[in-house]
Amino acid sequence: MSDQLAVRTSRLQNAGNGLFALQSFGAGDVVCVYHGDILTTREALQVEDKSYLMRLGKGVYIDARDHPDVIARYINDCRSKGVHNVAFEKDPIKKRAIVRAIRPIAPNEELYVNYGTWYWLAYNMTHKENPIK
Ligand SMILES: C[S@@+](CC[C@H](N)C(=O)[O-])C[C@H]1O[C@@H](n2cnc3c(N)ncnc32)[C@H](O)[C@@H]1O
Repeated sequence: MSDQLAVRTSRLQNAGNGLFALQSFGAGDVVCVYHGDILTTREALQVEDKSYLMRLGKGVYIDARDHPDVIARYINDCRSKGVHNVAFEKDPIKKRAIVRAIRPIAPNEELYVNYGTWYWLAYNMTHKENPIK
C-alpha cells in the first residue's frame, strides 16, 4: 500500500482501523491525499453510510466509502484538542483534500484529524444508541 503509512487497529476505543505513520513527518509535510467518488449535495444527502463522506466546499463532496485503497480514509478523529497531528486541506477545484502534518509526527504515531463539529453532530444523530463524545 505505502511504505510511509500503514492501516492498523486504532488506539482509540471502538474506532475500527486507523492510519499510522511508519516514518517521521515534519510540520507542513504532505502525508497523503483523500479522494473518492465526487458527489453533489443532493447525492451526498442520499448517502446512507456517511462515514467516509467529506464536504470540500459548496455543492462538492467526495466519498471514499467504495475506495478501501485510499488510505487517507482510515484517519480517525481523537476528539481531543491539541492532539490532532494532521489537517485536511480541502480543494473543491481539484476535488481532493491534501492531508498535511500540522506538527512533527514520529514513526508509529496514529494520525488524527479534526473531522469538525458537523460530522460528529450528524454521526451522533444516526448512532443514538452509541454516540461518540
Ligand atoms: C473516515 S472513517 C475512519 C476509519 C475507520 N475507523 C475505519 O475503520 O475505516 C470514520 C469513522 O471512524 C470511526 N471513528 C473515527 N474517530 C473515532 C473516535 N474518536 N471514536 C470512535 N470511532 C471513531 C467512526 O466510525 C467514524 O464514522
